[in-house]
Amino acid sequence: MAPSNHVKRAFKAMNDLGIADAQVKPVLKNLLQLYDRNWELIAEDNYRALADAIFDSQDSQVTEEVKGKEKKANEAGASAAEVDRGKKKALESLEEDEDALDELEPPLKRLRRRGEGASALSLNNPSLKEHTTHDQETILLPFHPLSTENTIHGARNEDPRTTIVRYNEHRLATTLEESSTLELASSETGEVKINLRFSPATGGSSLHVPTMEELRRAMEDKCLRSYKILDPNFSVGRFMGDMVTCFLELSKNAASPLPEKLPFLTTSIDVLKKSPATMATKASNSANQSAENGEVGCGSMGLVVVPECQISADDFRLISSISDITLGKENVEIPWVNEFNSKVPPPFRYILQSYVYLDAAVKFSLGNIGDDDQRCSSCCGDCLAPSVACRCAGFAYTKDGLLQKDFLEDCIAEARDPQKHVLQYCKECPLEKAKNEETLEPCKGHLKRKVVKECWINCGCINNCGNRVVQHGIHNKLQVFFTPNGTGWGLRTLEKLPKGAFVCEFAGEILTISELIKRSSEKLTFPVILDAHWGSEEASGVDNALCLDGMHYGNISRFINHRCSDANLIDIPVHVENMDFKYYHLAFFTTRDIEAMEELTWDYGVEFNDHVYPTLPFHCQCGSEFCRNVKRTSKSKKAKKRA
Ligand SMILES: C[S@@+](CC[C@H](N)C(=O)[O-])C[C@H]1O[C@@H](n2cnc3c(N)ncnc32)[C@H](O)[C@@H]1O
Repeated sequence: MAPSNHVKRAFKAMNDLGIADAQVKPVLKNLLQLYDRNWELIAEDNYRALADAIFDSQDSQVTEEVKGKEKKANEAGASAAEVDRGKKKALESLEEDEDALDELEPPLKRLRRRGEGASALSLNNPSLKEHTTHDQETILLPFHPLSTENTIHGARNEDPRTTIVRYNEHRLATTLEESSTLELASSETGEVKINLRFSPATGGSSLHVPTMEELRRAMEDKCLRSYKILDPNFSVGRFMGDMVTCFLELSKNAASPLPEKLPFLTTSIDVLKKSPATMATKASNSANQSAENGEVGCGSMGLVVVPECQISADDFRLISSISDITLGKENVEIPWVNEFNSKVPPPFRYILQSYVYLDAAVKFSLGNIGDDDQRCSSCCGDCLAPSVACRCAGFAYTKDGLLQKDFLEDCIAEARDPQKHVLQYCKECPLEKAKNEETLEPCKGHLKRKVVKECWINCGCINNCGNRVVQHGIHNKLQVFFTPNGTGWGLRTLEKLPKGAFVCEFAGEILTISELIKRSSEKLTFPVILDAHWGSEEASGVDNALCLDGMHYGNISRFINHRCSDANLIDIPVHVENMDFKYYHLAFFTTRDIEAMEELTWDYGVEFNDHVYPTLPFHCQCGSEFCRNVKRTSKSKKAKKRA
């Protein structure tokens, strides 16, 4: 029987790690039984379970051989000294075996498990010897199942001068008599370990012993720079060599926990925890909180202001180790899968609400949303109940939480048919200014859009009033997946969605278009414009267009790909206010019924033939019969022919 595609893919993934088919086959058989033929589980994280099982079986083979050799020595009635010699021989022979295995081994012997640190690596690394400052070598310890990385336990070897410590806190080893052995990595059950012996006095001064955490961070930063840690060809030998170098560097400088040479890549989870972005989540109920912390200010509109986000090694590590891309922040988990290659999603900071980038002059509102932020006197109970004539809930939703058909159709027609566009013009258009040309072109006009106005905190209705949809967040089963059509990551639904359903909103960083252009000078991008009513008097003085950028701070919408004209999602401005936030949200609703597993797409409104626009469009692969990029290509081909 020909192998199934599942089997082929599993073999291919292991081959990519340098594992031969013969090694894969028996382990895969067992795993299939163990996992009850659940391929989804087996394929998770690029077949991580399979890779681990293969490495485990290799480890246990080696251990069995050692045991066998020890047993033989005992059976021969050898004296205690002989047994010792036998043990030594067995160890030597184990080292030989492992050396031989090393040659066969894939570069990364054990892939990282979700959420585990370096101690989950199973290593035997000759290059470590080259980097140690003393004659100590990697030692094998008797079996001892270890608890967490943070536990400190006593001496286990026979050298009275040496203490084996799993470091959590700074520890100073100051005398020649007292050297320390730091456990760097261990197999899962602790029978094979790599320890780093550290004798500070040999270094000529009292060196500081870095903590495991410092070492891990320094290593991850180094790996991110040098090897791109997520690459399956990552070399463990070099990794351990660098680890030793990092250790020594850190030990020379007690004051500085991280090498100063890495200004952009040295943020860590700790920093992230303290970062304005994280604080901003907490600050959503108290707009001034982050200002009080002295790190960031808050916009006049209650939006949280953040500095530019620097993606760190921790962000890379985090994204590859999590299954829920929202980090538990949404009502529902949103997993990611890649059925085509070993890429993981790009790292970013997941946010629920848009943030404002530093001092982007946020001064916008929708022209056709009334400025009536006073209490809606007619709201009570459920505003969609026939007896309630709530003026907020005039037209938008049905009782099932879907957009009213007529309203949706109008929005779709408005977006797709230029004849239906209602435009407003401004005197000095910020979009034209952003082009930075010698002469300022007149405003091309801004679309006056239909909006939804949801009930808000000042309304007298109940929290689950039918006119509150977007503010309750995502509730459908969605998935981020690697697309087969060359558009990178995309978002799909795992369940059927009816026409008019709310999917998610576009959350990102609100920044000026000048800033966006500065950030994206080399990258293909497109601006999601927050079009205020620039034509009106209220907007005078607004000299920089605002856009939304989901690249660094963003939500699930950053994965929605573009489709020309007949996309199955449409973005509609939704006015959702509360005491802290007074701005409009761009919310995505379905334009038709959508089947489970269909990719969700949105027409970015990007003009592929707009060469004057300061950002670079991508080459569109949407496949739509209305694709504007295709038209341009065929047009230009025809034009070329004619020429
Ligand atoms: C908002 S992101 C969408 C997620 C993105 N695919 C990813 O992998 O992270 C927009 C980027 O996706 C790519 N993209 C989106 N739609 C596309 C399309 N129809 N054709 C080609 N590339 C597309 C472009 O690189 C674009 O700049």
